Amino acid sequence: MDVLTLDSIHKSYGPIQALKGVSLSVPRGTVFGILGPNGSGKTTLLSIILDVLSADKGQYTWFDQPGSKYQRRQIGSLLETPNFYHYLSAVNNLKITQSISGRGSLAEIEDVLRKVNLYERKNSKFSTFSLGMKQRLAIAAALLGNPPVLVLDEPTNGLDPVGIAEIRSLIKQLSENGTTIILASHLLDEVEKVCTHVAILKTGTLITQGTVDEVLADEDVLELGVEDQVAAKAALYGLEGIAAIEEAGNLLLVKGPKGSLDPAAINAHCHASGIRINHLAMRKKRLEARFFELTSN
Ligand SMILES: Nc1ncnc2c1ncn2[C@@H]1O[C@H](COP(=O)(O)OP(=O)(O)OP(=O)(O)O)[C@@H](O)[C@H]1O
Repeated sequence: MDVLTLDSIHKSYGPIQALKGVSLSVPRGTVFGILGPNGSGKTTLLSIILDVLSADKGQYTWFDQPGSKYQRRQIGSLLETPNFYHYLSAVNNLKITQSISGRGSLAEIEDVLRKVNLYERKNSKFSTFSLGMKQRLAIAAALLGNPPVLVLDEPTNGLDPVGIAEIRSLIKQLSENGTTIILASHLLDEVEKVCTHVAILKTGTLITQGTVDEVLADEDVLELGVEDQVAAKAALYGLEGIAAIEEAGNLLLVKGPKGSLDPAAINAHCHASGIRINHLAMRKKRLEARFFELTSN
């Protein structure tokens, strides 16, 4: 079941078309990354699904129901860091957030602090927190009311590697406990580590979506180390599934459409042709490389 579907969402700011008919669906239980260069429409998209902005055209549904205030209350969100009071403790800040938003209950505050691993510091002043802890407190605020879905815009913005790793493990932990997480991010490496699914936007248009593996793997690339590259190329050209063989230093990169290369068959073919192999590995394309391929002109 999908928790969110968008059907041809359009949004313009005067002459600027920020979203040009975006359709996508977010399956339940996924960590869904929305990627795109600056200005591609990520924040606009999140603002629309959170009912902060309205679309010019198109529809979206949460849990198969048209977006409404009731649906919206089931979504935890972090579009920008909330204004916490520096001189108040974590607990007292969340009490204020809870009373303003009406989400969740006072009794839940200790639970959400446990979820974000701030329980031990619940009575410390906000001003004593690291940036990573401040961001985790913001996520705790979004978790009030135990929402089944969490929407986060650039949750690791401005954090150092330790803070980024803290947010990464928190997202994984929330996901393991059943929360669907939708996040926009610039950090491709992070998205690759934490997301199960991605959608890539470019100037308001969705160019691809799917599981991280589907988006990454549009072709198979097999690294092959051999003593005699010329003989290996001659032996392998024409073998079923192989579209190209490129030299890359000591290695040959054997390429073919997704799912076409069988390392065991290539190994056996080389062996039968008297070619000695010293390295054989399927290469996984990095999300970053794929992203640049898809978003450059
Ligand atoms: N309030 C606004 N008024 C006019 N144009 C806007 C407004 N908000 C966004 N835009 C424009 O709409 C387009 C999409 O912006 P948006 O902020 O959604 O992209 P983004 O992918 O979130 O970018 P970034 O990664 O830089 O935050 C951009 O061209 C931006 O300049």
